[in-house]
Amino acid sequence: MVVPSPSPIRTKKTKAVGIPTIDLSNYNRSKLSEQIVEACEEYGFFKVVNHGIPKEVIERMEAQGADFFAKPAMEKQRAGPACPFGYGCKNIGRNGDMGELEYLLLQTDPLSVSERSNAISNEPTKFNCAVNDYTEAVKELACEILDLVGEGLWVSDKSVFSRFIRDVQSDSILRLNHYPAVKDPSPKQQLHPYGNNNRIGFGEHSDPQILTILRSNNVGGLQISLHDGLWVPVPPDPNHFFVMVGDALQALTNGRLVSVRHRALANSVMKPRMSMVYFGAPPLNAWMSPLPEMVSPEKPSLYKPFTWGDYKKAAYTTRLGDSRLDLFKINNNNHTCNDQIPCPCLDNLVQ
Ligand SMILES: C=C1C[C@]23C[C@@]1(O)CC[C@H]2[C@@]12CC[C@H](O)[C@@](C)(C(=O)O1)[C@H]2[C@@H]3C(=O)O
Ligand SMILES: O=C(O)CCC(=O)C(=O)O
Ligand SMILES: [Fe+2]
Repeated sequence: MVVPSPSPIRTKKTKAVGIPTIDLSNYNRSKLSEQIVEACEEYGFFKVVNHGIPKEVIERMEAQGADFFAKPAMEKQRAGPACPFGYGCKNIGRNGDMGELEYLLLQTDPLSVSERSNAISNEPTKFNCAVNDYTEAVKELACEILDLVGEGLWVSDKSVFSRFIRDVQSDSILRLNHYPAVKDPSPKQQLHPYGNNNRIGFGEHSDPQILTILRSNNVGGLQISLHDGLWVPVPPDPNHFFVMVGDALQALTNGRLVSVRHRALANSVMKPRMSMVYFGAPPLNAWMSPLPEMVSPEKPSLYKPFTWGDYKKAAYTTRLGDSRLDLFKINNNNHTCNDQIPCPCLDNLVQ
């Protein structure tokens, strides 16, 4: 298989050529770690091929998601509202963001999954099993990638990143997004399914966690934003995974790796888009301060020390498109992690 080099997106003259692609079966580990770091530094985004996750594990998860979203609205509401976990429709978060989607948000620890399964599925054991197997597999993939990041950055403790999400107290979550197909497309929409008509499914944002592992069906919609503000459509690829650097990894690496701004359009006419997104997160009490190796007199710390709990609390009081990391920048007077806008749901989020 021909895999493009890790930096094929070219933006001069607005031409998208390709997405950085990492072949995990590459036996040259130091080359692999270099390529991953390069993609994370430049885009905070890449595609992974030869990831090793069995097709059957992906298909069972996808089938459970499809079964759930095919249910009548009343039944789906039994799994909601998503405050913060459960079923949500059109509302994203609690600060007024909306999108053309419905979704299921789940904590990934097996106890929470099993407690929720009855409200989600008529076959709770099957659902439970599918979610546990899928999250275990994508967690391992995320850890392997994070270990390669550690190697590529030459940090002394190569497992420093993966340890956060392997922790039993890890706050990782799984999100299933379902973007219904456009019912009565205008002629313009029919002409430009990926063009000017931007029906927003999931608005522009960066993911707050450490690392995101995203897989979708073969319906497009995901776009990433490049430094020059250009939106680059990511062609869907159900056999492979997309990886995104989250804000927490940007902070831990003192801004060397960048969290990617992205969004999902919901312009598909024929078929709904479904994405399954794992967000690898640390425990709430883990400090996200830049690693000592990432700080030097020439590169002083960009961020005030904060725990994942502080960051999460701040994230849930911001709008989807806000740049949350800015709140924690040194010399930024807007630092707000101890005086949040009161929200009745916050106590459920951060114990
Ligand atoms: C508007 C919001 C939704 C979100 C929490 C937030 O206040 C800001 C971050 C959003 C986000 C984006 C990535 C994930 O999909 C998510 C679950 C997360 O951790 O941060 C969502 C939050 C959400 O939908 O609750
Ligand atoms: O559905 C997608 O492709 C993007 C979803 C996303 O960005 C998210 O769930 O945070
Ligand atoms: Fe996202």
